[in-house]
Amino acid sequence: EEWQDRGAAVGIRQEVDANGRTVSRYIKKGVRDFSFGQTLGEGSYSTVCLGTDRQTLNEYAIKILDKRHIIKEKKVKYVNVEKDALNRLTDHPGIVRLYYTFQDERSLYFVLDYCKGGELLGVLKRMVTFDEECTQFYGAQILDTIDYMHKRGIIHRDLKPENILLDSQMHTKITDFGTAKILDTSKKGEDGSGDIPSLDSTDPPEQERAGSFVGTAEYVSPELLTDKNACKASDLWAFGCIIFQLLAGRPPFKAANEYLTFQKIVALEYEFPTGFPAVARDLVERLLVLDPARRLPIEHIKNHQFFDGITWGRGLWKQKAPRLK
Ligand SMILES: Nc1ncnc2c1ncn2[C@@H]1O[C@H](COP(=O)(O)OP(=O)(O)OP(=O)(O)O)[C@@H](O)[C@H]1O
Ligand SMILES: O=C(O)[C@@H]1CCC(=O)N(CCc2ccc(Cl)cc2)[C@H]1c1ccccc1Cl
Repeated sequence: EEWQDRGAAVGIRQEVDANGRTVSRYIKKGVRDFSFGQTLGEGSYSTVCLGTDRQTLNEYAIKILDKRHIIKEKKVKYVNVEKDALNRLTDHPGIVRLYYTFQDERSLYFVLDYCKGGELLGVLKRMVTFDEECTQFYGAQILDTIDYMHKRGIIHRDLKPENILLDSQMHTKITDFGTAKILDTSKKGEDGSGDIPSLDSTDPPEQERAGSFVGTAEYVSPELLTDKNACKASDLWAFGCIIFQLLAGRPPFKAANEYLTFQKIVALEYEFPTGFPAVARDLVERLLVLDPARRLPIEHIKNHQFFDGITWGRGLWKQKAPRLK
């Protein structure tokens, strides 16, 4: 009864157990359990503040969404997708962890890992370009995380340096799952791939629009522009763009406006700067392939010469991040 006095909603932490069953951990957390600090940033529908748990003094990033604004902008579906996707991705160091959600009359709250290092984009802008060692390390962490996401039936659909945050150890944490596609793992594709996103009949009409969601122009895959469907390989196209951008200091497809950028993508019109390392070039050329079925699959990417020397798995996350130079 006491927690009702605090007006705190029950914070539900959902985890998917080994059998894929969602188990709910009821933890009574509410607004009053945190002291709110500086604003870390603003999104189109959200404000992210630093929050300190009053009991444990743990620091979190708390994403606050205004209900009226979400409803007005018809983004309720995205809020649920972000929560559901994060609740399925609770067991990997490369994903921003969702600890609690709660609400009050005006807002929804997502209590997330606080990523002190900010966005990978910010670090890249300050460095202009990454050297091969740093690109290999960050590329490996991002790929390891994409592998985990895909195995849990989640396609991110908007991977880009802004959505790759860095923690206090300068390790990556991927965020922004509101536009993700959650595959219905019960309806496996005939080859068991199960990577045909399903719009089940109960989806509200806006799901159609959400289904036709297009990511950020520079990283959008050609299949999303031509036949509107994203698949797991769409995230690997974006991964190819990110590897290119870390080494070149610019994304491969960038034009004066979105339409011209899309034209370059579907025409596969991009150039490597002089001096772009040959091994990295070979990897990028096997990822920036128009036909998603012909893009290098994750296991082959891991074995590519560019990642020679990388120890895949949990060891990758215990290593010290290379000094950025
Ligand atoms: N877990 C986090 N730790 C630290 N900073 C964060 C965290 N999550 C978000 N931020 C910062 O807060 C800002 C807003 O993030 P948020 O995810 O709410 O919106 P966005 O996705 O950046 O914007 P939009 O919704 O328009 O795409 C971003 O600039 C981001 O760098
Ligand atoms: O799914 C859940 O975890 C609960 C279930 C109970 C509940 O009322 N909500 C909020 C539903 C909701 C979503 C969007 C808006 Cl704009 C308003 C309410 C959900 C919720 C609570 C806090 C934070 C996010 C969400 Cl989706």
